[in-house]
Amino acid sequence: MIPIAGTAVLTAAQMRAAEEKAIAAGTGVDTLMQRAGAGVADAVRRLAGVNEVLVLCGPGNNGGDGYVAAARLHAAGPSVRVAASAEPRTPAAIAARALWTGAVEPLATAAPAPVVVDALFGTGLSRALDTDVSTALNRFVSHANLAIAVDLPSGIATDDGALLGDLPAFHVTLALGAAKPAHLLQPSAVHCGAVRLLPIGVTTDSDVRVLSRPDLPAPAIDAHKFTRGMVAVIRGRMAGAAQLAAQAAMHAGAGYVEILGATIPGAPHALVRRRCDDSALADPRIGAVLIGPGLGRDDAARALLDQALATDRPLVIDGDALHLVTPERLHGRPAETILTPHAGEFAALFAASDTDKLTAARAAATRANATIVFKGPDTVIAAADGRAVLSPAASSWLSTAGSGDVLAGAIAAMLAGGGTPLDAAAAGVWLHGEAARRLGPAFIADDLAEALTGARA
Ligand SMILES: NC(=O)C1=CN([C@@H]2O[C@H](COP(=O)(O)OP(=O)(O)OC[C@H]3O[C@@H](n4cnc5c(N)ncnc54)[C@H](OP(=O)(O)O)[C@@H]3O)[C@@H](O)[C@H]2O)[C@@H](O)CC1
Ligand SMILES: [K+]
Repeated sequence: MIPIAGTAVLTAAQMRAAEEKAIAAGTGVDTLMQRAGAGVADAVRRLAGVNEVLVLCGPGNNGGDGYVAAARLHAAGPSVRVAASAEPRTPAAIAARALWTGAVEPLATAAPAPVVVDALFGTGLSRALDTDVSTALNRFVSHANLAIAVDLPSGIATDDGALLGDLPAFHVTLALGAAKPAHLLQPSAVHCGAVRLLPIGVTTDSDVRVLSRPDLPAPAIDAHKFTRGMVAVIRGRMAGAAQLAAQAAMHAGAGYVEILGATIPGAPHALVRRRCDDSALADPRIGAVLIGPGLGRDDAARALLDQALATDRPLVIDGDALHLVTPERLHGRPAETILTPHAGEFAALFAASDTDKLTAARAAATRANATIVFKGPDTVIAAADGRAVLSPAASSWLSTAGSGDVLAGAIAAMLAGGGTPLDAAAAGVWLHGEAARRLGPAFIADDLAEALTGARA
């Protein structure tokens, strides 16, 4: 049972392909199911202690995992009961069912237990849950002190995170072999609770991974302020937003941060002020230009955006600027571009899409030839080459004014510090979430910017 941070994220089809590769290489599906069931039993035993466990088994291989786990739990000591929604249908699940020598109770009438293990449906869910199944599932979970889902909570669509039924929320989800998009995307992620990975010896390759703590070493012994990263923040109509982003860049570790345009009283002495003109933007020492926080959407804002797009420096585009730019204008840029839209800005920039957030972000990144940070409770970071990083939900207290400005500043600092735009964006998202976690409830964006220093520690 290991954390999912940094691990590969596989769709249902990719997981099946990985399983088939393992089978072709000589590891049978029964062996994989034994590994999965043993891992589940071990995790449940550790989490459940001496409490009675009720294992719910479905007709497919997810149910097969449940029977294996129940048999192993029984052998290890805890009191275990099994309830099933249907007879097992796959050969592996039928073989696993034979391992369980106790009674199999009907789902509708089984009594609840303090610990419930949901092995009804996993990656093979193909349609909405029947009402009697979802009613029973809700009844068991509401009576349990601990609800554990095997692979996925039953009723969740593996690839897009949609809810195919009225689902309860689980405390723990044990992802088998690899994390799936539904463990990270909303609305499903919130139903998974804490997600832990149970490796089952299947090789899992993917262009998509889970966000993890970035490697952010202290500056080299011979570092100076410009080698640590220089960030230029373009000030627009609302100076406070640009200043907040600039302060975030400083606290995230940039060595030199300048604001292009006037500062406002109270700006840190370390924040350098410069006129915003072409020569300032052509400074070869600049590692990242940031435009958007508090920019406005008037003609003056458009003129500033034109200047920013013309620079050959790496560029972060946030906030108002996302309403003024088009994906096509970014294509010919001579340097990297990172866009940081929330859902509204994403829709304005790329038009509404009915695909899931991961697919939409990847398509947008390719279309704009840029790295996209599609923000929200399930932030998706996508690069133009198809790679993507999924962020587990960060603090909901990040829903505060200026939070996005701080994130943009943190990402600009990471971009200026070197590394690929995907890694820089991921590092910024991680720092932002970690700063929020450290602050606890009801912080303001100014606190968040300062807390980036501690988050780096
Ligand atoms: N990948 C790996 O490496 C390994 C995977 N393993 C495990 O296998 C799981 C995937 O197994 P799986 O493919 O058998 O699918 P699963 O989720 O058990 O359900 C399919 C069954 O449910 C049925 N059904 C579907 N929706 C329904 C609904 N709404 N209401 C009612 N019925 C519904 C569906 O019927 P059908 O759609 O065919 O009519 C079919 O009979 C995976 O999550 C993991 O736990 C490990 O054992 C080993 C290694
Ligand atoms: K399940």
